[in-house]
Amino acid sequence: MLKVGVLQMTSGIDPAANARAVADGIAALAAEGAQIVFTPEMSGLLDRDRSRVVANSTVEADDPTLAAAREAATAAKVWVHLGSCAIRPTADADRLLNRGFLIDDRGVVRARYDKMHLFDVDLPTGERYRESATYIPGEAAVAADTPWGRLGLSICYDLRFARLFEALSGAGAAIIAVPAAFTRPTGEAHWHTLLRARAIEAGAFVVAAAQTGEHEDGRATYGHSLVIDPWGRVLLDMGEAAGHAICEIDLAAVADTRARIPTIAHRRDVTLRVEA
Ligand SMILES: O=C(O)CNC(=O)[C@H](CS)NC(=O)CCC(=O)C(=O)O
Repeated sequence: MLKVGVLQMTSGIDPAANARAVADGIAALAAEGAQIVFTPEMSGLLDRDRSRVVANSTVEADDPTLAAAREAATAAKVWVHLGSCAIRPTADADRLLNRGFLIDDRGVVRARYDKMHLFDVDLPTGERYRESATYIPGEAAVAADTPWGRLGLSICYDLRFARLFEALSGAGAAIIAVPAAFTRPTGEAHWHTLLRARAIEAGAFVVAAAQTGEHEDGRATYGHSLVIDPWGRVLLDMGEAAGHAICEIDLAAVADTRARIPTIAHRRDVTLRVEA
């Protein structure tokens, strides 16, 4: 059994305030028995103002939220998946990386993942996003080992790309993290369905820590941080309020589900013939 802690945040435009919220959330969850804590996409800085987000971002070594998360992990002896932060690849870079971090209970960064699929979309509501104007996409999927099993990493809009999740489950990921800042309209339409499908297809637990509510930058996000088991059951749904919650998961369900319905072993390479 593993006690998973989930932090649901309403991150704002002030990096120092977000770093404090991350540290406080990790400490609170660890005090309640969490062994690993998951935080949302853009825990450290949620800001639609492109020049301000670039100005307020630093290289990894100077990022205040990463530093706060590493300190809190060390103090509370808990692992942390910091969903993502805006990171400058170099000091003078003008485009950023949307980067997530796996931190161990001694504060060491064990893995980093740069979001591969960037959110360049026009929603029916008129909302328009051009993430690639500010961010450089990552080039590779990442899975990393924890004391409880292999963890697959993804970020938000990646959720829509099943091939990334096939790569993670093919690599043996028992838990897949989907930190997010989903929009309200797409969250209402797609969030639960896509996350449950990914858990079922992967035969893995999915832990999706989400941004929620009305943010300082004027944006609204969907919330509903979820923990889903390999059978597709929703074990935790945090609704709309910011806060933290613990969910106990039994990792034996991964091997059990994969033995009963061995879709990963049954995978075939698909070649396509179009017949006219
Ligand atoms: O830019 C930031 O500050 C933080 N990043 C985000 O909010 C990102 C890119 S704009 N959001 C998503 O990927 C939402 C995806 C989504 O909602 C969907 O796939 O439907």
